[in-house]
Amino acid sequence: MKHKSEFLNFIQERGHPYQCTDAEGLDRVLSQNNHITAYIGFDCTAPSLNIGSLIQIMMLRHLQKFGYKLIVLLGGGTTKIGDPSGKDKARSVLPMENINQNISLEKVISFNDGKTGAIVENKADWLDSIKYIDFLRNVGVHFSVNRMLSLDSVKIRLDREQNLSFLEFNYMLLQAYDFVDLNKKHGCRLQIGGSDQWGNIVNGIELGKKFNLPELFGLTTPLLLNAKGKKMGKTENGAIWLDGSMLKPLDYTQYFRNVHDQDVGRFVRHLPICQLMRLKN
Ligand SMILES: N[C@@H](Cc1ccc(O)cc1)C(=O)O
Repeated sequence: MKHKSEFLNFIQERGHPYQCTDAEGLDRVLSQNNHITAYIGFDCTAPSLNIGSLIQIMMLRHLQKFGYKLIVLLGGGTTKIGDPSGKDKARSVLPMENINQNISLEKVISFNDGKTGAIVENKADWLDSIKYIDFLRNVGVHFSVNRMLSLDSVKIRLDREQNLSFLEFNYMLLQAYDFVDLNKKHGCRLQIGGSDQWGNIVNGIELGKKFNLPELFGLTTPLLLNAKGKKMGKTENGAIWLDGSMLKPLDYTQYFRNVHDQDVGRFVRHLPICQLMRLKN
């Protein structure tokens, strides 16, 4: 389908979009309104992002090149909870010292080209000062546990009879509230994320409706799997980090040189060669 918005046509040619909450509506907004602000959130679970986040980062970069505004949210608060999405087993709670160190993640995603700098938000502040009862009354009241139980992030654990702590169960409310908050503060209308973020993003959009915000949109990118169906970026030697101090540049390029022939076409389409270079190094 040909869109009115050049941005959507551009990312579609590269096969970037996986799901969109309302493609027609987003097309309309993007083609009419050049000031749309989009955001992507990263949890600070490690000192660097890995190539699993590369398509989303590239989407942001494309948005920026098309003149839209970006917010990169470092989920200082959400990291303290831990996103169960796509995780089939409970993870241990990350110590605060690690989270604080990881927040310097900023160094990996610097989009400042002097003209359209991204806003980098660290949301630890609002989540830290949140009052439990107020939050339950204002936000929790809009969430149906029945529906929450049907979402993939929860179902995957229940189906496998794996523990899902009440801490993790709350995660989706916090990410949903982030979207609402970013709309109120910065007029943000679009959230981008990996395909495993669909439930969290849709929750934010639904919450926006309860707060009578203008329509919010979500756009997810596909998870890059190799021909064997394994997640890209996981090797026997560990993750493929984007930060050059965590993985030598040579090892990074070798990883791409060594991908299986069957994967090359898809990877080149998703990750044009010039983009394979690290964003900042
Ligand atoms: N849940 C996202 C990170 C995120 C955090 C806060 C947000 O508001 C949005 C996204 C992830 O794990 O990838």
